[in-house]
Amino acid sequence: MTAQILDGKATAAAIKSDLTARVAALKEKGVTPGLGTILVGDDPGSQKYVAGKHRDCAQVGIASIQRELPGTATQEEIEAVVRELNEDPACTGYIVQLPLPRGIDENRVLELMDPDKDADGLHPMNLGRLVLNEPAPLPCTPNGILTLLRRHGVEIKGAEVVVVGRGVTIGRPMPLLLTRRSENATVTQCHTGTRDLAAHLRRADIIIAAAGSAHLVRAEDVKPGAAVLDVGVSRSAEGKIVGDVHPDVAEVAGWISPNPGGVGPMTRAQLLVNVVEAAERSVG
Ligand SMILES: Nc1nc2c(c(=O)[nH]1)N[C@@H](CN(C=O)c1ccc(C(=O)N[C@@H](CCC(=O)O)C(=O)O)cc1)CN2
Repeated sequence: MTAQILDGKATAAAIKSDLTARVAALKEKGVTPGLGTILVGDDPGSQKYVAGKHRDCAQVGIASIQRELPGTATQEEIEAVVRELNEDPACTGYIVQLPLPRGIDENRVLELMDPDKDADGLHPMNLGRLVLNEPAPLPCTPNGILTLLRRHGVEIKGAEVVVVGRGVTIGRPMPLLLTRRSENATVTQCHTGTRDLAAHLRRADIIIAAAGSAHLVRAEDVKPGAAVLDVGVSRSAEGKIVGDVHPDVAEVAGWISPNPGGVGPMTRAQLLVNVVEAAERSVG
């Protein structure tokens, strides 16, 4: 069997096309959504992701506000920029690009953000709202994954889903989204402490691999017909992306997300959705 492609690039393009019209409607009402980004340090991956976010903004008509600090920036210097964007009326939503350099207290920075301007859904208040099933901006990668599955007609309701990884941007929030009544999936979360990962993977209808461990998911551990989402990013010696999913999995799976071209573009599209939805809420 050759798996069907969960095409993140095309799906993100369709979402952006819809957002372009919504941004134009907002501008007619006198509201210009503005996305701010705070990038600290010179990690080439983070620089690329942030540049992509601003390219997307330009495509749909969202204004861009970019703040960059050197890798030597102190906690206080980063927090000063957070306070500045909290106060800036042109910035209707913003993100702090993660990870922050070693030695910076990431949680303290996130907590300082105005939760109403949190475009990533990673402020503790918004994660709490998600736990309590209250309206909140949803974390971009998990929500992007759900949108990708839905738009390709993959059944989520009742599915056995295995999430591999427990990081703050994907692994932690992903089960919260999947177990809402609207999704009704059954979730197993695996991590470095999981004793027999293969045994869990073999039972899964949907695998979400977000461990950052190259080729962790192998063809022999995937149930025929399963949907497999590759979120992991490791780099080869030549700097090319190597995902968490071995290429042979495409021979067994029913659906597979390419990497690049799968979940990454959906993360960026979902960020724009959060910015536009917040601006729409502000005009009622
Ligand atoms: N504040 C946040 N930080 C981070 C998040 C996040 O959601 N919020 N997620 C990741 C990185 N990320 C978003 O910031 C991200 C990752 C990947 C892509 C993307 O478009 N990838 C392309 C490939 C790009 C390449 O060639 O390197 C793809 O998959 O096709 C966008 C955003 C960690 N930090």
